[in-house]
Amino acid sequence: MKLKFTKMHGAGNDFVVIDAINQDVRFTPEQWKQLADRRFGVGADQMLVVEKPSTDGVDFRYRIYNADGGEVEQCGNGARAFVRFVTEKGLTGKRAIKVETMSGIIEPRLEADGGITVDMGAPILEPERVPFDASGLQGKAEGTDTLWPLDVNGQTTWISVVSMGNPHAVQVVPDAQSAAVHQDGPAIEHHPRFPKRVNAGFMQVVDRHAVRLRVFERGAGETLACGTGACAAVVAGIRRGLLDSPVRVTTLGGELSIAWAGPGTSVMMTGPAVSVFEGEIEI
Ligand SMILES: N[C@H](CCC[C@H](N)C(=O)O)C(=O)O
Repeated sequence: MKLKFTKMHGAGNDFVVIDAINQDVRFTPEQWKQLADRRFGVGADQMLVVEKPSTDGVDFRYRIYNADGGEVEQCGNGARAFVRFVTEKGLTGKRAIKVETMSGIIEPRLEADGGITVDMGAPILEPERVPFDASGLQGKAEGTDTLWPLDVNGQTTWISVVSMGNPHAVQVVPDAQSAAVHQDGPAIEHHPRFPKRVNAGFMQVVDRHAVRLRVFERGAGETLACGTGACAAVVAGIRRGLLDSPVRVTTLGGELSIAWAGPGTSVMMTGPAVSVFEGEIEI
């Protein structure tokens, strides 16, 4: 089929965005992987697929596929690109949009100044729901968080575990730029204590309201930014007593602003979303 798409990014985390309301989109994991391929396809970290909702009172459903072809629960930068897409395409006249994802309903909002804020819902903090297998491990309390000792390439790495609908393992590093993202990221992503694999965050605390963050993403490798990763890192930093809301998150691809008022409340994320080009591809 000839597939129409829009290439977009949120702070450098790049996407192929597809209107599946006006196109019949049913691809295999291999086809999603081909679309994401930066040589044989369009190239992207994730594919975002906009559909009619299956729930009353919701405006859209949107599905997320990683570059490895697997469908996943949530994408923070993708939620902002989704809002930019549906408003630019005239698929809605609303500025506050309720969208259904595999992990629940989120509420992105197009601000008057063109920025986009997303209510990402409340973080999931129980290890078994991340999911993370903590059996046999002796965690250590820091603030209201529990750090877990993970054996990563023969070294013990102390991590926080948080779910934003998708799983995150966050560690604090002295310097994000020199962090062992490419050596340790894959070992953490595929660690057996994460039955659904995991996104691995490397956070440098700059001050109580600013961090630098790199993320080795599940199913995509290191991306220039990870929205849910920024949310998870800020939640972990606040719980560890290292950060105060709001927090400016500087990523390789741009800045995100994350606010969180504590357990049971939503994480609010604000950041950019840019359309780069329109295209068609035979797939
Ligand atoms: N790699 C993630 C999905 C994309 C998340 C990221 N691009 C974001 O902006 O949140 C996962 O497998 O859970």
